[in-house]
Amino acid sequence: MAFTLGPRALSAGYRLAALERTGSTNTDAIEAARAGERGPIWFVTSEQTAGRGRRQRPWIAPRGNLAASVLEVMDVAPAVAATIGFAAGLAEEAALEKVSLEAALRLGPDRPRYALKWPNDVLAGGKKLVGIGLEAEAVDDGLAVVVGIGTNVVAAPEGTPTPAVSLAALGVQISADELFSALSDAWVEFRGIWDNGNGFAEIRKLWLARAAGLGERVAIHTGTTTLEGIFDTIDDTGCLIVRTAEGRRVPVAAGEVFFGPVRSVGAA
Ligand SMILES: O=C(O)CCCC[C@@H]1SC[C@@H]2NC(=O)N[C@@H]21
Repeated sequence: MAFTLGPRALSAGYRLAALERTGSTNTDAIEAARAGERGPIWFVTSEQTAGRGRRQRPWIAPRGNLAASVLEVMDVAPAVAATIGFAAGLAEEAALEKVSLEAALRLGPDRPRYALKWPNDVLAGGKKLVGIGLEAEAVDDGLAVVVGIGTNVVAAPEGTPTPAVSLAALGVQISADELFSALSDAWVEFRGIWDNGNGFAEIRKLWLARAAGLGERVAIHTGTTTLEGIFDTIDDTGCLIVRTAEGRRVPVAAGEVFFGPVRSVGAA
């Protein structure tokens, strides 16, 4: 894969490991951390053969899609590290807006519109365009945090719980390389605002302004139960707050969100 960016093209001391093909960039990043790598460093490929999604699902990404994982060893608690995913969603959305400018002018009212779905997806027209998977592991001198971002650049998988879409299908004809260039710049900005969790209040505000389904009906499948209600907000730890029919405000730390009419748990 021709990732043309060299280390000098990345901002703020970030390095780049550009891989022709790999199993999982998240695995590459975690293994590097175990071997002493401290980051910040990107592991990037446009052909990932054993990608890992959330909830033990595979992440299917044919050649041409972007798989990018950024590793950094930090001095933060795991619960704080978990909120970095919101900064990642914002960075990806900003990168998508940048690379979609030409298509937006060409397509006018039919241009792609992006939104952030709790906890870490980016949607286009209600369909999943980007998945973000966080991993963390304690190392000698801190917590190795890996933010893995998968974008459907040329193709989207079929038969997923949330229907998926690709940039190509939306009329945005760009390469994984071009998207990574925009993403790595935007990451520096939003990672900076997040500031090891100190800036999560600002990230939360920015995220809520772009959130899909805010104030609307949601069903959240947690694996064993389904919680229904109105998507009220996210709290200062990143939990989704659901307002139930009885007026309770229930914080949800993990689960899969479905908008609109309730679906059966089996369909998740
Ligand atoms: O929505 C999800 O389930 C999260 C998907 C995360 C996929 C990305 S692609 C880059 C990185 N490498 C992986 O193996 N997973 C993440």
